[in-house]
Amino acid sequence: MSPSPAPSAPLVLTMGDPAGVGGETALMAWAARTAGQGLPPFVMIGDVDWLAALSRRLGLGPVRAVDSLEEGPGVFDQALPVLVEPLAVPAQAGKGDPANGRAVIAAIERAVALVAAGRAAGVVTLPINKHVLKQAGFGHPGHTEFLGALAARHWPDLPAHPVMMLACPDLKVVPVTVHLALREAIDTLDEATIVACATIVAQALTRDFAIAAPRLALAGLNPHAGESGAMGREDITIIAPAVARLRAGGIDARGPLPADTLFHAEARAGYDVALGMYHDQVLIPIKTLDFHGGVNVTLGLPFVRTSPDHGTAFDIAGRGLARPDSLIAALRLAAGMASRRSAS
Ligand SMILES: NC(=O)C1=CN([C@@H]2O[C@H](COP(=O)(O)OP(=O)(O)OC[C@H]3O[C@@H](n4cnc5c(N)ncnc54)[C@H](O)[C@@H]3O)[C@@H](O)[C@H]2O)C=CC1
Ligand SMILES: NCC(=O)COP(=O)(O)O
Repeated sequence: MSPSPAPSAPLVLTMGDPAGVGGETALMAWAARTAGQGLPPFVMIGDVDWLAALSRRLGLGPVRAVDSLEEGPGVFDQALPVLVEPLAVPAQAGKGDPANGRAVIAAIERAVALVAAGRAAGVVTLPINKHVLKQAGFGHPGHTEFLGALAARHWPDLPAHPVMMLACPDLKVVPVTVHLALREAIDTLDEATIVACATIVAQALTRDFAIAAPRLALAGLNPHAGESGAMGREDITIIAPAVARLRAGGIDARGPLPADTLFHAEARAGYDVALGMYHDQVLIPIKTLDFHGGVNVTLGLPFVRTSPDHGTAFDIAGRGLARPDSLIAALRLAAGMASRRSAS
């Protein structure tokens, strides 16, 4: 096990794709730290020259290089503290460059090493561009899977089963399969995968969200949850047995429920989290309901990780148009989860 972070340990924020909106949202979030946002101190890992130039151009606040994470909280009042991870080539807003992939990945690796050493309270990641990183040779489809691999590296004795959850004040959702082509997601789906995912979700809602007996709603895979087998049999052969196993294990799970009627207000009142069988089944409802308030949280890791729910937004990057709300919510949630864990 790694040491518990000191109560004063800052959050560490990874740079994400420097061609995306991550940098400007970080600067805006830092600027909002005194505006009643109750933001915890955070230290960014990134290229200080890139951030300083971006900040000057958009009229945002100062940035300052720090030599260690521990210097960060002392600097945070005056400037955005930055642990330097140099870019290979200058970042061009809106134009991702695989040449910077190594630095983007290194920032994530360093953040996890800091949290594993007990020096950071949690990891908050800015968006990466999956296509650009794939071109750079990155072997993982997204953070979620990469963080699972890094957890296994730093905590070899602990099981790491990363589970993606997106949360906003009115809804929490989990895709059982994550970054897979739809055809592959359906082929991959089985009872054991659903049970393992839902068990982690139930434990995490109790540990991190103070929900003593979480109510899980599991969406069916097919239209109308298969309409008793008339529109596909996976709901009968895979999802219903998984729900039965979860219930036998003491988890308050229901389903398979038709996905099309799972997200209106009255339906949402009946559960604490909705599990969908594939990415878009549950990410579309939450991003439609609250794009700017949504936070991506990875459950099932031995450390806290959150992220804004949005991506690199190359179409608006570098113009000061991006809203920092989701990042601010991610920073707040990470700090809350970290202090709850250190108190328990
Ligand atoms: N955690 C992560 O690293 C994530 C990375 N991505 C990646 O980002 C890339 C682009 O993904 P897209 O599907 O285009 O989604 P996106 O979230 O980047 O953009 C979708 C739309 O929302 C707008 N938008 C996004 N963030 C905004 C903000 N903070 N304020 C105002 N408007 C905002 C964009 O301008 C665009 O019109 C992809 O490579 C994707 O894989 C997507 C989601 C999360
Ligand atoms: N659509 C959410 C998303 O792609 C985020 O993925 P990750 O990089 O946090 O694994």
